[in-house]
Amino acid sequence: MIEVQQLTKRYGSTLAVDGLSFTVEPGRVTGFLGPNGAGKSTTMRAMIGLDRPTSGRVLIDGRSYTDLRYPLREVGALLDAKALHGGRTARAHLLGLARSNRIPDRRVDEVLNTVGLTGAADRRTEGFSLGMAQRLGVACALLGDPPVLLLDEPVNGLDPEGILWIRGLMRQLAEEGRTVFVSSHLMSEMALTAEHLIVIGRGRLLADTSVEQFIARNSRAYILIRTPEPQRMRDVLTDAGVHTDDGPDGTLEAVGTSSEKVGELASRHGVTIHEISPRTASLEEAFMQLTADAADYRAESRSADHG
Ligand SMILES: Nc1ncnc2c1ncn2[C@@H]1O[C@H](COP(=O)(O)OP(=O)(O)OP(=O)(O)O)[C@@H](O)[C@H]1O
Repeated sequence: MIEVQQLTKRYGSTLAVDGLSFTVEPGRVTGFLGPNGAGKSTTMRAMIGLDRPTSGRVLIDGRSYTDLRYPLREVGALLDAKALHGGRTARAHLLGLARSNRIPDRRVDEVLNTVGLTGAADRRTEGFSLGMAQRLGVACALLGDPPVLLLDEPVNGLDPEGILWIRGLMRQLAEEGRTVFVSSHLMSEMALTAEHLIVIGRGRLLADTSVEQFIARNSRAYILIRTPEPQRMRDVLTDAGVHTDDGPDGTLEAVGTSSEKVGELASRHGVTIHEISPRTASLEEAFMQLTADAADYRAESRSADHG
């Protein structure tokens, strides 16, 4: 379990994280979402002692990271995949980490196999693609067989097969009872992987909810109607007890009905129709809506800083 308690981090005049509190439970994948600059990386760095909080704290299974004797055996983290020593081979890199954390050497081959890098184990990491570096980063995180995993944008740089692989791996790690905390700035990606969501904006908590609840609350289904007679169509629908909203470009959006019913009503009343199609507002749109204020504020304050 990870407990973030009133975490605040200030860099000079920038308040990167602002009194953030939430808990990440074991046994499920928790997605950590927020627009660029929301404070996700800062929060994750604070979790593993790379950033000292200005105030507040983070506990990993009840203890502060700096109190952990063999940290890699407690928390595995993939934060910046490109932060590798280029001169070393993948195997040497993992062996160094294993030995300093009293992890048996045989784990190195196990994790190389898990991430699909056995064939590249003796190559120097400076020649690694971003996708390979990402896989090596995951191998480092898994090395100590830790109960808690932190992954910052793990999908970055992976090809479609790699993306499917990492989604499956995260789910498997959660099923094994581990705490899996993964950041992304894409809601659509998290909807496919995570069970629970923590959403932040401007360093503050915006939502702490199950993915299911987020979808139920935010996915709006409606029938899009394009007609040269919108007012007549609206009256026909209203008389039939169907609620309509105005859509973009003079379209109508009928809620709580079906394409068939809209089509039949239009036909019965002789309304000309150019299009009737069922639509669902995307989760990405819902996420943008939720974080819009935070994103706007950043854009404004940045341009203000620059004069
Ligand atoms: N080392 C640093 N020094 C100064 N400011 C920093 C530093 N690290 C982060 N910041 C600032 O803190 C804020 C939060 O950044 P952070 O990288 O945590 O956000 P993020 O949600 O991870 O964003 P992204 O999705 O772009 O990675 C930003 O305004 C950023 O410019």
